[in-house]
Amino acid sequence: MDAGSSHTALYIYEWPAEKDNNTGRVEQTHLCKVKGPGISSYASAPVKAGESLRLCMEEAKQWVPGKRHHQTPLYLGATAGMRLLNMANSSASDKVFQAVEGALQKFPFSYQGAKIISGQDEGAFGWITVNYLDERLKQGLETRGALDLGGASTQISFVSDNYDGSESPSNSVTFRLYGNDYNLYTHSFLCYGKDQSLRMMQAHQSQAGPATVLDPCFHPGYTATKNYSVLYDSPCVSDRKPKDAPDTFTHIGIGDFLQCQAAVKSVFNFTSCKYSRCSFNGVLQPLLQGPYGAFSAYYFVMNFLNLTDTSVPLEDVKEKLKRYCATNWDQIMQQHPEVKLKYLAEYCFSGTYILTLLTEGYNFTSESYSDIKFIKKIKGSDAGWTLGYMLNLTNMIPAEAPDTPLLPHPGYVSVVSVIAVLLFILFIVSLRPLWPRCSKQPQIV
Ligand SMILES: O=c1[nH]cnc2c1ncn2[C@@H]1O[C@H](COP(=O)(O)OP(=O)(O)O)[C@@H](O)[C@H]1O
Ligand SMILES: [Ca+2]
Repeated sequence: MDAGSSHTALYIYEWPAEKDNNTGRVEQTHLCKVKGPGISSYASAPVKAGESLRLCMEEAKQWVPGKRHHQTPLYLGATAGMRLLNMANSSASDKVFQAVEGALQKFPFSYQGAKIISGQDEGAFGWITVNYLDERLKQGLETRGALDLGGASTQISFVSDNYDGSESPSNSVTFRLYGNDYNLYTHSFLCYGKDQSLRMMQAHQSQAGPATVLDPCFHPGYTATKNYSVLYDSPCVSDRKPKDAPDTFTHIGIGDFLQCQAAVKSVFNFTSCKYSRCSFNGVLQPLLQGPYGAFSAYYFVMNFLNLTDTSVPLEDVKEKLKRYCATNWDQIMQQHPEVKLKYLAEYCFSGTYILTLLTEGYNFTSESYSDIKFIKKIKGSDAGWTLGYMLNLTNMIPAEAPDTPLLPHPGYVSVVSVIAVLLFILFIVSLRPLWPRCSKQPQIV
């Protein structure tokens, strides 16, 4: 289970158990989205966090064959929402885990625990998932970098030649998989998921605590009354809370892409870098290299905006987004009556955030932008950290390359059968001296 900051999802994976680990491919057979918000939102009513998972767990009982329930390991990993709750209020986060644990243990699966996974693991396992599903690991091919955008944190992971990891060991993960060594660069930016970065931007815009906030990242005609205490209720912004602010402010959209870009840029710090090169906030980042897969909110947002085609020049992408942001809010709502208003109101911001993060933050250029592929699934399985996490915990990826059989399985069976038949014939022939002699001997006259 992926307990994200905005929601929890249960993934069911299946693989042929009888076959050797190395030949059976793992596939996602089912996804259940838990109703309601992420578990970190239940800090003041932890029992409800456990209850919220029940329906999906019942569904899992239907999907996994009854005789396999007890053998099926169940893991829950929580990401940045719980990292933030744990920072703000560790006893509340413990209570949420107790409730989740209590709920999950009531089911007949082999419960293996619920925990917060580190940002490094989140990045590294996302990278493993993408490259496992592409079959790049087994074949020792060039790997694909992984870009994951969540609500509360975002991850970048890739292999870069000339990167040895010694400059910043916390950004380095090494693996030996199928006989190949990988030295992976990975970083997770806490607070730089799209929901928390929106808060940081709005906190920046409203530092003096005004009664109205004019927001270039929201459509013209958009107005809403928002609460200062809700906006600042997160460790990502809590230290910036204005002292004499009123309780609420009126949030007014003006839909100006260029100003929005400038406002988004204000959440990144480019001033200092003690390494050979940095992305932002003084974090090491080696030279970008190879193709990338961008998933999770990268995909949701760019897919909604019809901007997943990265062969379109970056300047044209920005031009399209500029027009979208300038579109009146009424018109946007009319065009997309089926989309949740919260998502709909934020796509202009989210698209701008994604382009700014990729180009200003990670240093993708007009050329290297086309190395990015926005993806949701690979061969039927969702791109995300869960598959890699599960493969690791169940030791599904061997460190060494499997002994390659000289013949594929059917060929092997045929050869063994032919040899068996020949041996049998040889055996019969060897018994010939014992065969009964013919009674009628030719007469010698
Ligand atoms: O259909 C969608 N449209 C836009 N955004 C979406 C959609 N579905 C999920 N998201 C967003 O994707 C992000 C998923 O983040 P997640 O809950 O995994 O947080 P985390 O990885 O930071 O813990 C959230 O910002 C959520 O709002
Ligand atoms: Ca996530």
